[in-house]
Amino acid sequence: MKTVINALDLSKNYGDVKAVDHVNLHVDEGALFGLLGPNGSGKTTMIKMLTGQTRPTGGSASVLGIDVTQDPVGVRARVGIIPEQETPPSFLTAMEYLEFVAAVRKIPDIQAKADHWFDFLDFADKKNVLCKDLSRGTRQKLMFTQAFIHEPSLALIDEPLINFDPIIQDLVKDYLADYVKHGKTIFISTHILEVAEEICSEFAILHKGNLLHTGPVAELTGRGEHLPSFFLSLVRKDRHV
Ligand SMILES: Nc1ncnc2c1ncn2[C@@H]1O[C@H](COP(=O)(O)OP(=O)(O)OP(=O)(O)O)[C@@H](O)[C@H]1O
Repeated sequence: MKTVINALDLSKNYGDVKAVDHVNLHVDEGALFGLLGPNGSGKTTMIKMLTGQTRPTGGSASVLGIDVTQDPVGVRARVGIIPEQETPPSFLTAMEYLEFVAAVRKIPDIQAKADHWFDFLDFADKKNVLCKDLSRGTRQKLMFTQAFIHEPSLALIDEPLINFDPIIQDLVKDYLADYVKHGKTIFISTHILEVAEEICSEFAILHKGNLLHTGPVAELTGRGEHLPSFFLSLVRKDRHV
């Protein structure tokens, strides 16, 4: 099995804060990998390092075989990314933003592809509306679209379901689960443990920048445990160490 993400002793310090502390993490092709952890545990920092948005202060990581420190632009060109709390540019319409992304990523047939996504996520009536006038959920639909419209072999998403209504959440969950069946890989961070248990094949738990656990979800559920209770007991125990 091909490794698509390989982090070795990966670390990021912000001054005295060890946001990510010597993390070793491997993600195989075809995984739907969930990174879980309490607030401030380092999930967003991990995603930022893996997508070349912030430089590690120690260790190394390769994504799709590309070193994230040596070629961050190359990594970003190859993957789909939805950063945490990111919104599209206020001064472009939804369609203009997708045209902009298509120009940067050299995506052909953008009109037809965009129309497919406008229909799929049910926001065709908003395609000519300025992004500043879109609701938060619709902006997230647009961010989701820009990450997947070129069908990247790897997508990294910070909180994929945030701001979506229950109907779109359901649609997106199914989409993600289906996406990895075709040999592609998804790396998500989430606080919604029930969803992680439902759709992820593998998961890791970060706490205070340290990796407390990594392994297949099926290993846990196979012995009758559930991810939410496993997460809570592990993190609570670690808080008292
Ligand atoms: N740019 C920054 N400058 C200084 N400290 C930062 C910066 N970004 C993150 N941190 C710190 O690094 C630690 C990890 O933050 P990070 O955002 O990665 O956590 P997280 O797990 O994504 O949290 P949440 O679940 O709350 O979004 C926190 O202590 C945070 O305050």
